[in-house]
Amino acid sequence: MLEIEDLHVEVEGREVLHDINLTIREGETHVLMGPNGSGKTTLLRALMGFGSSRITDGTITFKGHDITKMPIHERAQLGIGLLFQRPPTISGLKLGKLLNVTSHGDTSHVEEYARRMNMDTFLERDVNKGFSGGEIKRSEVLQLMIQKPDFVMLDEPESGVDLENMALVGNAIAGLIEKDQHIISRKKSGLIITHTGYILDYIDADFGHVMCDGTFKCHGNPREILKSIQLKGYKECIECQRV
Ligand SMILES: Nc1ncnc2c1ncn2[C@@H]1O[C@H](COP(=O)(O)OP(=O)(O)OP(=O)(O)O)[C@@H](O)[C@H]1O
Repeated sequence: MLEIEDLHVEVEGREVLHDINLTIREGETHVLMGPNGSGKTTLLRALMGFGSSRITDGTITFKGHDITKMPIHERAQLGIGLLFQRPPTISGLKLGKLLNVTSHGDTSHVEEYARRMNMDTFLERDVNKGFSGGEIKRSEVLQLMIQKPDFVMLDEPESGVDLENMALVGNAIAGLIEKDQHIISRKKSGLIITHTGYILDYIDADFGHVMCDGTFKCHGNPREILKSIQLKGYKECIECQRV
C-alpha cells in the first residue's frame, strides 16, 4: 500500500529526515517509536503532504501512485488520513459541519459515531475550541471514522487520554484498521507513533520501527522493541542497528 524510498525531508532549511525506507502492505499495522525530536511527526507530516515538511529527495508511492508531490487534499482523496498530535483549533467551523463535509454527503453515521465516541454534545462547538486533551483525541478519531481512510496515520493517540477513554479510543482505532476482521480480509493499514505503547493493548501491531536522529535504527517485533526501550533506553536501539 505504501512504499517510501530514500526519503529526505527538510524543516525550516534543516534536514530532519534522511535515508528513510519503509514498506507497509495492505492490512499491516506498524508502530513508530523514538526519542523526542527524532523526526517521527515530521515523517507523518511529509507523508500527508504538509509543505512545512519539505521533501528534498526520494519518493513516496501510495497504492501504485507517486504521491511525492501530490497536494494534501488529493492524498486524502486517495485514502490517507492523519490524527494530529496537536491539531489546530478551527474557530467558526462547527465539529458537526466538518463531519458532514468529511462524509461526502453520506451523513447517516455522523450522529451514531459521535455518540459512540461520546462527542454528540460537541457537534455544535467549534472544532477543538476549548476541548480538553482527551476530547481532542476523541474528536480526531471520530473524524477518521467518518473519513474511513485506507491508510491511517496516528500521532500519539494515547497522549492526554484517561484510562477509561483509552479503551474507547483504542477500540475505535482497532475498528479503523479492521483489527476486528480476520487477517486475510483486512484491507486497511496503519502507522502509529507511540511513546508508551498503551495502544498495543488494543491493536496487535505487525512491525515496530525505531527512529533516532532522523533515520531508522531498528526494525522488529513492536512489543520486544518497547520492552527493550523500557529496560535499556534508546541507546540499545542505536547500537543494535537491526535495519
Ligand atoms: N517548524 C519547525 N521549525 C524548526 N524546527 C522544527 C519545526 N518542526 C519540527 N522541527 C524540528 O524537527 C525535529 C523533529 O521534530 P518532530 O516533531 O518530527 O519530532 P518527534 O520525533 O515527533 O518528537 P516528539 O516525540 O517530541 O513528538 C525537532 O528537532 C524539531 O525541533
